[in-house]
Amino acid sequence: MENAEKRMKELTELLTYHSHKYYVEDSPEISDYEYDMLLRELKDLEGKYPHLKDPASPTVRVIGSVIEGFESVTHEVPMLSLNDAFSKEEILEFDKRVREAVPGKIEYVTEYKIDGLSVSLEYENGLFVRGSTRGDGLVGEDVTENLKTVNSIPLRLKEAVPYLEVRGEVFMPKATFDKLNDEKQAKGEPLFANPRNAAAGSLRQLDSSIARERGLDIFVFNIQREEGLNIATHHEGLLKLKQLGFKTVYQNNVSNSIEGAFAQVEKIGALRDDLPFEIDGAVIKVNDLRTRELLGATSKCPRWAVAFKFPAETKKTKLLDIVVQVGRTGKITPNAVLEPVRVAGSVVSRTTLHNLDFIRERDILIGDNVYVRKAGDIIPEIVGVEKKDRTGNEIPFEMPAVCPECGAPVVRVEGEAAHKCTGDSCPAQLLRRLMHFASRDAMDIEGLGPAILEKLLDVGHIKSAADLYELSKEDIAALEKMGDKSAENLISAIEKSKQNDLYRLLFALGIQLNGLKSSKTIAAHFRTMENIMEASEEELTAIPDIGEKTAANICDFFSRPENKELILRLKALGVNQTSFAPEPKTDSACAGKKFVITGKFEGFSRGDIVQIIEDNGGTAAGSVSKKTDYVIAGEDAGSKLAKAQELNIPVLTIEELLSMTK
Ligand SMILES: NC(=O)c1ccc[n+]([C@@H]2O[C@H](COP(=O)([O-])OP(=O)(O)OC[C@H]3O[C@@H](n4cnc5c(N)ncnc54)[C@H](O)[C@@H]3O)[C@@H](O)[C@H]2O)c1
Ligand SMILES: [Zn+2]
Repeated sequence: MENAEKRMKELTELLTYHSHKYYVEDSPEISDYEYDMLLRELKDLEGKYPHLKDPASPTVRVIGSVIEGFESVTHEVPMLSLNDAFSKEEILEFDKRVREAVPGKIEYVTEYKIDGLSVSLEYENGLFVRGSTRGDGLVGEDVTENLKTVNSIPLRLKEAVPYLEVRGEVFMPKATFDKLNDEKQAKGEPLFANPRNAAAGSLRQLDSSIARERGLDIFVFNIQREEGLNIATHHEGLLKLKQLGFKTVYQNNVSNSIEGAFAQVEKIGALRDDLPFEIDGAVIKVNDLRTRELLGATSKCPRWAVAFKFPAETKKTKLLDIVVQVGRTGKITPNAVLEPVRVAGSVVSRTTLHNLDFIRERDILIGDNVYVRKAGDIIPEIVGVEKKDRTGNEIPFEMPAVCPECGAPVVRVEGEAAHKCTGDSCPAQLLRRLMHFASRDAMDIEGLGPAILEKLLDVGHIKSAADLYELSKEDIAALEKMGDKSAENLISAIEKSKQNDLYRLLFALGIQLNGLKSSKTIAAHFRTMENIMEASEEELTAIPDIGEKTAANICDFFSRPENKELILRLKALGVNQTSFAPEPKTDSACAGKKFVITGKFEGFSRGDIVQIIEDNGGTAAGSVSKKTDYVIAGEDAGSKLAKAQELNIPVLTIEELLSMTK
């Protein structure tokens, strides 16, 4: 039970985190299926331990949010979510619940469950007056202006109905989505995970001209409130909406039994791939509106509808070829060229195969039929081979003996799975090195994406990172598709990067194993590039968290004349080579000492104490060893304290630590 409580807390936290990613940032990290399974687990636990249920649990509340910048709209009729089902049994249970509550004849309507985002549209005397997002179901965002850019939303109805509020799903058609992501890719911008996120991201733009460009569409699926229509069934309502000028989710089916409704669900499932828009399931709804009223709703979902959700997709396709790509550090990565196939929202035609071992272990041959899935709905991967389909014409992949880009020999790095190009001036390596150099965590040169770098390399303007700082506005403006304004912006972004902290430059050099974190630590410690270049392996490994391999790579990098020259040129061109991090104090009694923290401290978090130690030139480690100089012990100190006593290491209180810093 203690475990159940812990797991419930954990699930609530996880669900809250992923909801934020999904609804607020429009960039999910896990698949919807995975999300639904977590929610399901929480629901089950709440069923078993009702007294542990949080009144604001994600299972009872429609989750969503309102972002700043839009007016909020209170929904007179709450915009609820739907109960979901993942099997036929669950659909039958839904039917049983309905029949128990309302005896007599029940009719069902089955519809596509459009994978977009829910909006409400309000009309007064036939005129579109307001449109809003669902938000948390009770309060949403006023996105009227953006909705006006959706061509299939009528601004004036065919009849001047006194009052009408309808609900629909705004979505981005598959083809529009593919085009948008292609454009984003060409510009080197991050891609949308799927059409739903693209639609949500587009509709929630404060600048409605962006929404206009995005080619959004809508299916209307419900009448929320009306005056003057006099409608008895859902089916009738959809027909009326169609007459009034709406694009509806109407599929012209009414079933007398749940079996009939489920047959429609299966029909929709079979159509799924061929539809020009994404659906994530099918919705079964009670047709009669009076019956709906009798059934009512929970705080989260109506009792008169259920959504059958389709499982995460795995698709079979043909592996046409395996081609290799040369990375920034010369690493040669085999990539699968696939017969294009649509998986979980986007067309996949390439996936990485990582290295030769990966291919051999899975026994993947060129010409095989393979199964493709998207990890977390985002990154495509090959999950298996259909060996039954083999014809005998499949061929094994071999690593090329020489680099396809520069012709230098390819070698397998000892002790690693990777193959590498040995050519120092390999153009493929150069492009990727420069992409890394300009990237956000490195020199952060906005606008210097792969497309422009490639052009600059093509015309021979740049051969190294230093050349970037000698480009003129004219050089850039002369490139194909570059205007004066963008050239100017790029030049000022390059200029701005000269003022970066030293750690960015160190990271931008792309020394293997030297990540962002170690770059920060090394830069803060050595203060100038000159010092780093002169540092020995011993001096580098003496810094906490810098491993031997990283240190060796750094020394090796700076021992090469071409790299020394690059640094000197960058310096001459005005690129900053000093650290802006606060200087560690060396006159404090903490300087150079190793500390271990254990227990709880009133008024100080662990992070606070680490900061105090580091600001005073000491370091904090996780476990007690002979090398530890002091252990700082608070309340409830455990095994670390015992270990310190065993090793005769001085134990300090927080007050004693503070007095050492004076
Ligand atoms: N991947 C993640 O990290 C993550 C995080 C949070 C939520 N999610 C996903 O979001 C969804 C939960 O959101 P939800 O509460 O909106 O539930 P839902 O998407 O499962 O179902 C309700 C929605 O379906 C829509 N819908 C589409 N066609 C419809 C039709 N014909 N009739 C009625 N409604 C129709 C409505 O807009 C309604 O809001 C789940 O699919 C979940 O997996 C994913
Ligand atoms: Zn090469």
